[in-house]
Amino acid sequence: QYQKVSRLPPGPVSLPLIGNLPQILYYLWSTGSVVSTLDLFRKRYGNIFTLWGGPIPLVSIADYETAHEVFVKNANKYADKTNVPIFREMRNDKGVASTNGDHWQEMRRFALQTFRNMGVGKDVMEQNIIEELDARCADIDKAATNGVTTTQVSEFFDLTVGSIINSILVGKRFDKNSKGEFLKIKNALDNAFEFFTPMDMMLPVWVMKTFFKNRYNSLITMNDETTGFVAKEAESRYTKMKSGQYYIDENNIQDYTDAFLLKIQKDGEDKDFNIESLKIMILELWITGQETTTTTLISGFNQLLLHPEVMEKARAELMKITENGSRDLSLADRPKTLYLNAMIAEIQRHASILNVNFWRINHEPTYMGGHMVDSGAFVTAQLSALHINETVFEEPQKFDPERYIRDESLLQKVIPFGVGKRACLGESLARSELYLIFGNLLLRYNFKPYGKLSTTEVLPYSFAKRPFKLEMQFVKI
Ligand code: HEM
Repeated sequence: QYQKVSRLPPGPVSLPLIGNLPQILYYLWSTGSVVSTLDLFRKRYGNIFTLWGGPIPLVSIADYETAHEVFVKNANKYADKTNVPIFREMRNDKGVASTNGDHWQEMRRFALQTFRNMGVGKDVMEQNIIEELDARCADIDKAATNGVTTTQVSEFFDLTVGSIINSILVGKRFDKNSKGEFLKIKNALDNAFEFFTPMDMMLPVWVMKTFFKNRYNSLITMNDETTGFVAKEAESRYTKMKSGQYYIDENNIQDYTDAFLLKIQKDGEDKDFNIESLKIMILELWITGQETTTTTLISGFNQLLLHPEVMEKARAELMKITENGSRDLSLADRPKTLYLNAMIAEIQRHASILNVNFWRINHEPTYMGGHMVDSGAFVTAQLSALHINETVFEEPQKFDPERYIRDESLLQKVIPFGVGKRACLGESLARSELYLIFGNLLLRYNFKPYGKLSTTEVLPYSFAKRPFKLEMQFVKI
């Protein structure tokens, strides 16, 4: 054991059976958050360090070069995620986010291909995003008094992002008739996530069922209710298809559900393509696509309100490029908007949605950062710690988009979507949304704070950051 430990990247002394649990709990308590605990271990033991989660070594990587060496150069060895018992139970080993092997590969390939066919990252999707934004802005303008509307932005962005992903998945946006039900489900989801911690991801299901029954029940209820809501349309089309009332024309695929059902219509159901997989895929794409993007937008506007000079500078650039706002900002403008690109990178670096990234399991011994890590170790790039590594980002707590103008190479070291085979499946969609929403909102409105702004981390002990409440004034330009 001693030899095994001494070969691994350094870390605090671990105890038999419980590993580093006492130190982890102590530092969580004394530093006040998951991210500052990871940062403390990185400063003490280096950019790659080991913490023992009981008998399993957990290797965390907190710099871009090593993350690249491990997850891109050795990509095949790190394609598998470790088993998260509660996800496995809820998703019945289906879907893309927590599965491995053939099923994961089939689901991921199919989703990426369908997104590409639907024009994600291209003009078609750009038009959909702008149309959704137009509809939301019309609501804002309708509610304005003397050109000013005060609103809770979590609802504004939830509806914008929720409608975009829902249109892609089941061809429906949330209008005034359906928005009530959407916001209710969204609220339940927010509440369930709020108490979900990295610890819940490690506990065996029987332990949760026995000792944390309420937590377990809440998570299962949230999962079932959300699936029922988001997959309702898919289930109805499937039932009609089975009874011959619904036929999918392969030359007219409107959404992900039709693409999936077409595969079933042509080849029949198999272990990968069946109604259960479809429902779970819709749920997973809905949750992953909704929460992350909304949180980034809210966190971004919070930063812009704290730093109005950044907002002004970005707007000046956008006005110039769009001839004083006479047209919408388009994805084709990206190479020209150096400041906006830098602003979004800095927003994403600060937002760092996952406090703790998902663990991968290595099936073969690998050298990383000069250390030999045996097979069976859990390894991940801790994006939250990597983004505040002061050896890469000087004064990391500072919100400073100019850092990317001074040193362009820093842009590639901001990796909010992860790297390697399990990197974010929705990266292209999310990048388009962030660019078009930040850019076009800055062209249409000036923004002012209303009430308190957040300067500290929200939900510091959860595994991911969450959308938080932010009241803001939209002032028509
Ligand atoms: C700003 C928005 C987003 C951020 C910051 C983000 C970030 C991430 C991160 C960090 C991961 C894990 C990477 C890793 O394991 O190393 C991930 C995985 C994933 N994301 Fe995103 N994401 C965003 C938007 C989206 C969208 C819009 C979708 C889908 C429509 C999506 C779908 C997924 C899926 C399905 C996975 C799991 C992929 C797999 O395991 O193969 N994400 N995302």
